[in-house]
Amino acid sequence: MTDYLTWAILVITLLVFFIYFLERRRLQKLPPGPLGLPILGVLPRFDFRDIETYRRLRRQYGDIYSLNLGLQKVVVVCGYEMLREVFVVNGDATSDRPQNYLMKELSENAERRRLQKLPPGPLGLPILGVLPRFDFRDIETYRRLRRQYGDIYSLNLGLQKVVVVCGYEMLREVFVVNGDATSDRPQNYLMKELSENAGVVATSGPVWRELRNFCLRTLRDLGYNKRFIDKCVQEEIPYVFDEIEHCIGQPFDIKPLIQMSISNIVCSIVYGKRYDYQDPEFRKLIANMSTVFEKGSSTGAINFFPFLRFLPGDLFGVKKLKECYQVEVEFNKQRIKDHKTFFNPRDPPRDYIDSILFAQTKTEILNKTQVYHHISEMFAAGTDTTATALRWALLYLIHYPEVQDKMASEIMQVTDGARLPVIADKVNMPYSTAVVTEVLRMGNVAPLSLPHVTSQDFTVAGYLIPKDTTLIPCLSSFTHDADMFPNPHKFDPGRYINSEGFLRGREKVLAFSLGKRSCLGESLAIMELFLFLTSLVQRYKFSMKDSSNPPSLKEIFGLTYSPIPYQLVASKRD
Ligand code: HEM
Repeated sequence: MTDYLTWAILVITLLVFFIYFLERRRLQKLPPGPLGLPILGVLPRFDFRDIETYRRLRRQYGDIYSLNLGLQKVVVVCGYEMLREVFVVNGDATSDRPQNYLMKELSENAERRRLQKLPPGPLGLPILGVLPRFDFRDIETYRRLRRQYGDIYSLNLGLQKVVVVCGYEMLREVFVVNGDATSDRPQNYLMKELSENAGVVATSGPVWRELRNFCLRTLRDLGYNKRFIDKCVQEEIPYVFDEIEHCIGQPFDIKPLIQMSISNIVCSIVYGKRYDYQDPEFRKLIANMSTVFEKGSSTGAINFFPFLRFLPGDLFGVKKLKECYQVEVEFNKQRIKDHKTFFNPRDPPRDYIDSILFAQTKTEILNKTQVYHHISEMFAAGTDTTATALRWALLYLIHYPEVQDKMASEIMQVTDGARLPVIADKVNMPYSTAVVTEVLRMGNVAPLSLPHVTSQDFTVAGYLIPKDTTLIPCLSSFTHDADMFPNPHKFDPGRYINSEGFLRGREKVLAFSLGKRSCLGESLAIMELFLFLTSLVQRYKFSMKDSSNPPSLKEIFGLTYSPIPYQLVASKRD
């Protein structure tokens, strides 16, 4: 209880400072206006029901002036020219109606009635909500709350309404059936700080739709299909073998090698080239990106209480994350500059950046900020997620050597050991395909996907979920659902294989989320995982450094769910 009290006092103090700072900043940039008291503003100074007040203030401050009224920004616009400038010329930005209290109370969607209809959930403290009660970086918390409150439950986190969605049926109902209302992205603090709310991941509405369509269309038009990925991986894998050859028989951490080799596939697509594993700039880039994924969090306290950033030091690691992400953005700025030197719009695009440069001549959406962040997100999302899944794969394979042996014999049977596997082999390698699926299920790289936000009210299971509610798709509730996957904590690729040795056709594990916002790199990631894993297992047998002290299967839960660094031993297959 004392803990809660200390927290509450701390937060209230910070809140007051926060409001004060906000107030100062806002007054510096807004049109001039009369000064007011903290919180109450100018309300006690003037009679705002007398029109003469507005005339007097206009005479004093001009055609546009600010009023500090409570916690709201209010700007009064007077005179024909200024009214026209604000409401006609800038009509796109100025035509929304504020949700003021009286309007809200009178409307059918009164907040009180809404809240009565939200899904159930645990009780929390004022302001802090349930944050001090649970560890939201532990996936078990979400599972426990699901057992207690069902497939859809509310969390009161700071001043935000948050609803967690679990189980296949409910996930489908919310994100597919009601996809029109549930496909926006919340403007959470961390995302804003890192990506300035630009790029496919962070945007919503028409900008997001256009960016996402551009991305999908461009990947298709550039021909990034099965044959391209086969070729790319076949070119990359000899470099990976070279590195492993130096470590045969000795324990080593394969993480950097996996990250760089997977990254090179994205680099070939985006920059039109691969990077040398010894390239210091490339190594720095990968290391910084890895920090962002391990230390970042979409459900961390800083997202719900952004004013905590005013605490001294870097308690929530935001400065560090920004520094790391900035390394990536700067790298991409340079790549775009390099491309511009040789870009010729009459030539066919050499890679993704060329396609962007070409598209920039046709659409305003691809402005500088969007482009830097979009390229950066493609690089990051396309590298870290897939590399993390591959690290889980090798970790499970050294824990389950019988699975590895079965996979190896299937690969030998199909390729004769004479050539590297290709995507077309998938149909003849049901067991290896099942291993990839089981890795995606057990590794569960994005157990809470990314948060969504409702763009309008909608009803589900008898609850009314209001506009601006943050939604957390709890994918792990499906990947570890005992009804769907008996003995869900066991790594068992055999669960997808029928008695004739074929895939059952029920291999969807929702690792890439679902609905309009689902991962746009899904098929690329699955192809990469299949090719890298089968090529590695074809050539090497992987084992533990010390079987009496096996590496942990526990995770680091940041932006992704990744294995704790481990060492393995590679030996050549005969
Ligand atoms: C094993 C690998 C991967 C996993 C598990 C994964 C998972 C996910 C998940 C769960 C989301 C969030 C979907 C949602 O908002 O509900 C997502 C979004 C996204 N992913 Fe992936 N991903 C992987 C690989 C990739 C690759 C290779 C790329 C790029 C080439 C990529 C690009 C993206 C992008 C751009 C989004 C944002 C989509 C949007 O907001 O519309 N991902 N991914």
